[in-house]
Amino acid sequence: MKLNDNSLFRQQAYVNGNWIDADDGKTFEVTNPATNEVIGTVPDLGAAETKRAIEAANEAWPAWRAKTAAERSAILETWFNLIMENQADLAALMTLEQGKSIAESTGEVAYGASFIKWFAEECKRVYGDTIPSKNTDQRIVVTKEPIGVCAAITPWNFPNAMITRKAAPAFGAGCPMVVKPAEATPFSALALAELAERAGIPAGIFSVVTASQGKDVGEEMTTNPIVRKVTFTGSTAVGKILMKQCSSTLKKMSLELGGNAPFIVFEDADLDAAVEGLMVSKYRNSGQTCVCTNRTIVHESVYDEFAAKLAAKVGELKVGDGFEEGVNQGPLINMAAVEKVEDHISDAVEKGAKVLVGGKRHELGKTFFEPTLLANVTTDMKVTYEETFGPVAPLFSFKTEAEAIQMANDTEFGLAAYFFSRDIGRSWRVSEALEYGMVGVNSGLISTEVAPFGGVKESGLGREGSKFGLDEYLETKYICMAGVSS
Ligand SMILES: NC(=O)C1=CN([C@@H]2O[C@H](COP(=O)(O)OP(=O)(O)OC[C@H]3O[C@@H](n4cnc5c(N)ncnc54)[C@H](O)[C@@H]3O)[C@@H](O)[C@H]2O)C=CC1
Ligand SMILES: O=C(O)[C@H](O)CS(=O)(=O)O
Repeated sequence: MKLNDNSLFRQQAYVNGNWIDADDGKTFEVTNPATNEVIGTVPDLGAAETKRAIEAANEAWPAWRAKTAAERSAILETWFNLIMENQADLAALMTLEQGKSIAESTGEVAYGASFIKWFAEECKRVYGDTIPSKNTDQRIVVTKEPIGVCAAITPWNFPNAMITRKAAPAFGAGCPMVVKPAEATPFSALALAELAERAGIPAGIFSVVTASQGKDVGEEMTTNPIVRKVTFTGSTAVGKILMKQCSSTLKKMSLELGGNAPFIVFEDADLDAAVEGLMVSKYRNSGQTCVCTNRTIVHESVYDEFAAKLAAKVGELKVGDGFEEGVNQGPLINMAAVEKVEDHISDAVEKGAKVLVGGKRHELGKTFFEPTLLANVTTDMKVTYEETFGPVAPLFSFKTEAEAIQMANDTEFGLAAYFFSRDIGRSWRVSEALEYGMVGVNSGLISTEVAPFGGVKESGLGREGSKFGLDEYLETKYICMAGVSS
């Protein structure tokens, strides 16, 4: 491992301001998905260590919430500056452990930092209300207060931004947070902790508990009565487990879960723009994002032209080690991901789909996979209703606007949706008809810290980023002040 600052490569967990090993000394290996080489090891913590981290957070909370918003904001600004000063090292760690191209890793570090910058500003604008009382003897005031000790469980696909998107509003609101990163990508989280400590985030306010599986740590986080809020980004299946576990102490939750994004190309679309939009929406992070297009639905009159244009662009994608110049398609995170992609492709082909580009494991071996484009896809195929989470673009066709909307909404998910049209009336009609938390019109890349990110139906609860993201870490208090009359 060669970084500009090697102290950012941490192989211990970070609990209550201390770098620690597991109580039983156990560790687990973290490998580079591009080479299968072991990058390093981290401690395999369990419920006992997690309990201590939660208790330390509770001890540290009063002093942190007593700081003014301006004081917390200044510390977040320092954390932001340190992250950007160390962007190259943080990106290198991410490409090593997650596999995405160094360009995408560098972009994610900046994206993750943008949440810290955003909430450093937003946290100074936590306003309340005064409400005219019906009683002259009373005054009514509404205040917003930090919810308390928070716990976060995050995924491997955005190992930096999915932490800062939670920690920044929590810290800004005056809350501590204990984070369990994905077992595949702990080093990005530990580097964030190192820089948080340097920025002045006090011991106990930010802890990172590493574990080879989420169950034990998750059970402690979701059942410990000290924890007031659990925020999770990951699969819908795990989100449901956590929600059940949180019910015993009725914790507030944010859930950013799975998706099944439709991408509709209407007959009046700018086809070149639609191809560009699909390339970024589908193949970003080798198709491993929750907002990746999962189903491309093209009007029959432009289907062949769109498919030909898209096939040409998909064929230009370069697969390889994320550190290699020009590579924009890294490896998938593990063999299970490869097997799911293969299952979706074989199921579609068996049922009549045609492979226009790719379709099989890449000649580089390991978890590298050919960017794939499928035509003649029909709704009886798995790719219709399961999230592929890989570099496969299935093309469906439709005849009418109503049919396209029906196809797009025919899923239990509701995270992101996209469509391309140059008709203003259609743009409003379709935007309003789509049952999704986020809609991209003539754009395939809509994620930003300034807008509310989140889904409806089984894609989750709550919103992250934007002014709405702070509310997830605040409670509303109504104060009735009586005895005012002399
Ligand atoms: N809505 C969103 O913003 C995002 C959603 N996702 C979704 O996540 C999935 C892929 O990411 P994965 O990491 O494979 O998801 P995953 O749900 O398997 O794992 C996510 C995290 O949950 C932990 N975990 C797993 N089982 C657990 C349990 N029983 N108790 C506590 N923690 C547990 C894992 O260790 C990891 O840290 C896809 O479905 C994708 O759509 C991923 C990123 C963003
Ligand atoms: O993990 C994800 O899929 C991210 O939420 C997607 S994004 O915010 O980078 O678009």
